[in-house]
Amino acid sequence: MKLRRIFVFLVCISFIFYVSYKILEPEISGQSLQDQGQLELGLLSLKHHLQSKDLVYVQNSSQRIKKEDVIQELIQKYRLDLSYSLNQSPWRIASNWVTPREIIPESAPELGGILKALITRKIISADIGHKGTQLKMTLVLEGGQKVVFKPRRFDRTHVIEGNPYSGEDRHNGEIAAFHLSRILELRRTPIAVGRMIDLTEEIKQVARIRLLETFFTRDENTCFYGKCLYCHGPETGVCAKGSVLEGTLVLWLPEHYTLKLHKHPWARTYKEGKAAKWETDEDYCYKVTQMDLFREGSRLMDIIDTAVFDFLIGNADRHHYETFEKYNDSIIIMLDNGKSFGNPHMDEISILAPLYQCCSIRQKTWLRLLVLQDGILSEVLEQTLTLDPINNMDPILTTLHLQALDRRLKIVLDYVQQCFHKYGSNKVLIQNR
Ligand SMILES: Nc1ncnc2c1ncn2[C@@H]1O[C@H](COP(=O)(O)OP(=O)(O)OP(=O)(O)O)[C@@H](O)[C@H]1O
Ligand SMILES: [Mn+2]
Repeated sequence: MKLRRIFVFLVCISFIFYVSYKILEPEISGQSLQDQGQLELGLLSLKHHLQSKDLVYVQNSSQRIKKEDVIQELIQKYRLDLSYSLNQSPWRIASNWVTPREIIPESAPELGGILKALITRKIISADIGHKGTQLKMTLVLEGGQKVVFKPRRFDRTHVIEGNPYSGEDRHNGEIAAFHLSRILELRRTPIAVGRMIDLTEEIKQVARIRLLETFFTRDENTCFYGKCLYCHGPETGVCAKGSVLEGTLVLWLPEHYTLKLHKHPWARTYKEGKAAKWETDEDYCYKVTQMDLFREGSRLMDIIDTAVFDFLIGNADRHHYETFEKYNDSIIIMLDNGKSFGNPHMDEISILAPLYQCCSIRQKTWLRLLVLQDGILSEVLEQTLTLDPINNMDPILTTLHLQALDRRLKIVLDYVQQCFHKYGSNKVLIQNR
């Protein structure tokens, strides 16, 4: 009888402790986040990640981690080995990599070999681009792999003025976006790499008539204007230097993964003077969360990840998004990043609306951003890009664009911090979606 009373007493005490902890938890965790210093927390989370099976981390968690070590560790992780030899078809490896939640796996040493194949394999057919407003070609490489070719339209230093979705595609942006998505550990962007193509030798020989018809010559340079919504003739065409044109190849996703198109809940109206609902409604995010697609599951968190990604690259043009049709838990495929890195002087804050209106972010994404702050992101991305074949002719991102990335990353973290102040970090950081 006495034992039973002690037992009941202990249960009551534990319950009281548990309830008080739950009530105080937002304050406790909010406090510690600020106190620890964000950079250190980020670096620690990286160390934790890198040594997740290693108890050393737990014992040494108070020791300072050097920024330079983190940079080196990350550069090592994302380095590409173009001479990596593959023991099966590069196209099969890449196709087998795709799952409903990622396009390439976390550890992908074969990526270098796949990029090498993209750069060197013979082009066996060339056609006008698939759908869309922008000039591009669809190519098939030896071994039957379909790829998109997005041509170079601007010098790297060209600044796109006007509204945040202006201008033709930036092919270099596709490459930078692909590697950024790796470094952010999102891996939702199709594989992309730069390639110099001789239009006369490699394209005209194998082009379908409807593409060939759009070729012309200007100042002794070979040019073409293709077919697309904004392709109107030679005035909208693109010219090679002589016959060699720089561009980006984007690997086509496996055909059995059919894509489904969705309207983006934070789409712009694209009409001067006409605001979208999300621009005027304070409760917009709440309304989105009441919709079946966003109430539970990964979709809303994927929208927020994508908003962070798009803000970093300066892409304000994600009016629609695509998912893998057969999978309810599909990622939002970060497809079509051509409208990026247009203006390094401008930070288009409205791209972050899903983040600051919902005041939520995946904890995993946030930890990753912490690791990359304080100049680490630009340094790791710059180093990773040096392995792309078109980088040595002209760096894929200018210093101004690299600086813009670090500046924007800080802005994202500031918004998250403001949300912590309002709601407490445990409400803002989402772990299981
Ligand atoms: N790598 C790929 N794998 C599979 N499908 C793709 C790939 N790239 C593009 N597509 C398909 O082709 C469509 C058009 O491509 P993309 O969006 O790059 O062209 P765009 O001219 O920039 O289009 P928009 O003008 O709508 O922005 C995409 O919506 C997608 O359905
Ligand atoms: Mn586009």
